[in-house]
Amino acid sequence: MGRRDPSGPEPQSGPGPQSPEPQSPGPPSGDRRNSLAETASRTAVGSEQRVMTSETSPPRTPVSTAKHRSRLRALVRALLQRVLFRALVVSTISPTVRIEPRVRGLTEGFLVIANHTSHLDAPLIAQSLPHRQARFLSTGVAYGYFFTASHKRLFVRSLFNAFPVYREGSRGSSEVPRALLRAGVPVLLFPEGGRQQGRVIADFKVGAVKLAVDAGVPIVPAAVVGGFEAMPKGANWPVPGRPPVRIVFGEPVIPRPGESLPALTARVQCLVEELFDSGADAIGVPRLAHRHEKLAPGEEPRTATHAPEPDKQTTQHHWTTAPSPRRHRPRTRGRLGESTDERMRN
Ligand SMILES: CCCCCCCCCCCCCCCC(=O)OC[C@@H](O)COP(=O)(O)O
Repeated sequence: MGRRDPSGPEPQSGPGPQSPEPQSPGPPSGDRRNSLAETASRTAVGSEQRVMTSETSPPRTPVSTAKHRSRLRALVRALLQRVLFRALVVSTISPTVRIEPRVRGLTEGFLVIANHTSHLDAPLIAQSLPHRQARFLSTGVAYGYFFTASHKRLFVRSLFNAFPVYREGSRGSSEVPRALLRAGVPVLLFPEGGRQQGRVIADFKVGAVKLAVDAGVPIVPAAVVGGFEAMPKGANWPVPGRPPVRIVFGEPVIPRPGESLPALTARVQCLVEELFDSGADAIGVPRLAHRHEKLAPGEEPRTATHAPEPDKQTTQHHWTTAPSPRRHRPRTRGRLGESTDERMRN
């Protein structure tokens, strides 16, 4: 797929987020690419390998992750994304966050996979992750939508460390995220291929999961709940009333022995759906209209109707202290001040 090895030598604008870029083919170290991931990768022959499918053919330029790993850019991005843009976000919506503890322990590359209903999703996910995990987070963004106009391209690159995704299926789509993950850079992808309109989650494409498996990095399932109600496709601004939006990060996932890409993709989708419904319960909005039952033979069926309620080891926080309108703030578990809550720490 690659024109050259994406992990090969390239200009260094800074030492990567966790470790230097490897100078030889393959992942940074053998122990980071776990054998289960290799097994899952090998079982994926013939399966769909696209992340989002292209508006146009990608420009054929050499893969470089240097800008994505730049510490200077990360500093500027943190100011833009977590200070300025966050102020805008919390003035228009009421976000709350739940993060499973092991997410905070991630020190190498990982892949966040989330549902997608709104342009709020990417900024909310980036702003909700702890700074350590969000610092170099790089988001896959639709080329035809955000990369063809220079001002949009500058915007998504500056705020989201974005790389283009070609949704019509291009051989070039996977090269950058694969190189990023192998360099230890966290990546955010929306494997549905576009925003959904309603309380639904479309079938995840396996390409995103394949990237994580190939790179030997964990997958962090995530759900953004309330995004559709707050700012659906077609809207350029959130609806009035600071509607609630909840961002939920689940425990990191790695492939099981012998697990195929479709099976792992289905498992991740089920996890995202469970997170969605648990988040919906938490903020008092409807659950998904329907859920997928795509577990492959031999996979463990779900035993719960939704993800477990937050416990004392789960980190929660509200972004703001300012009260928002009552009509959009039903009383929920885990409010600020309870043992499971805390303010956002950076
Ligand atoms: C508080 C007010 C915030 C106002 C606007 C925020 C705009 C942030 C834009 C960030 C966009 C990042 C998108 C990442 C994923 C992506 O590129 O998904 C594709 C869709 O999106 C567009 O395709 P479609 O849903 O098919 O129309």
